[in-house]
Amino acid sequence: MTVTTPAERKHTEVAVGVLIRESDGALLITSRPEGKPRAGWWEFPGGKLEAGETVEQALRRELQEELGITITNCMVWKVTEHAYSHALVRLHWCKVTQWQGDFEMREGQQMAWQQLPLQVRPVLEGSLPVLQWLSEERGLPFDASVYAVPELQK
Ligand SMILES: Nc1nc2c([nH]c(=O)n2[C@H]2C[C@H](O)[C@@H](COP(=O)(O)OP(=O)(O)OP(=O)(O)O)O2)c(=O)[nH]1
Repeated sequence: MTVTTPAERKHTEVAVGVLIRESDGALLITSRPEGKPRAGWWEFPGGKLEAGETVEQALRRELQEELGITITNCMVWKVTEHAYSHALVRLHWCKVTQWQGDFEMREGQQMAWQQLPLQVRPVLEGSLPVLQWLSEERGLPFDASVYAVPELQK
């Protein structure tokens, strides 16, 4: 029998976009479409890297596929990891301040421009460190407990 320890699980590389609206600094948050793990939960838009793609290329493709926009400015910002029961993910966070096109929710998801702390719930646990950094950058307090998820929803 082969036993796989957590250290041996392969990471899934994910490119994630923190879209920041110029006029008021609001953040774009989207809900996860039906059919994905944690459908209906809120996240920053993005998705998995395909073979041979850079983070920027993957994010550009994902945001075109999911939201119908073309990003024109993207800065790789932080890298985090999170272990879910369905996957061990490595999240490559990019700040995006410029894009072209109108938003179209092409996967039936919802979108919301939000200030911190976010008002939408539940939020993916893997995104909480980024909410903390964004809060710190803005001189706002961060309280992870406001995002705590009831046991039934995990
Ligand atoms: N997009 C996104 N993914 C996140 C965030 N936080 C977080 O932990 N994740 C995790 C959840 C998933 O395990 C993984 C993203 O995978 P996904 O299934 O959404 O990617 P995808 O759109 O390429 O999906 P698919 O090809 O399998 O349909 O990253 C976040 O803020 N945004």
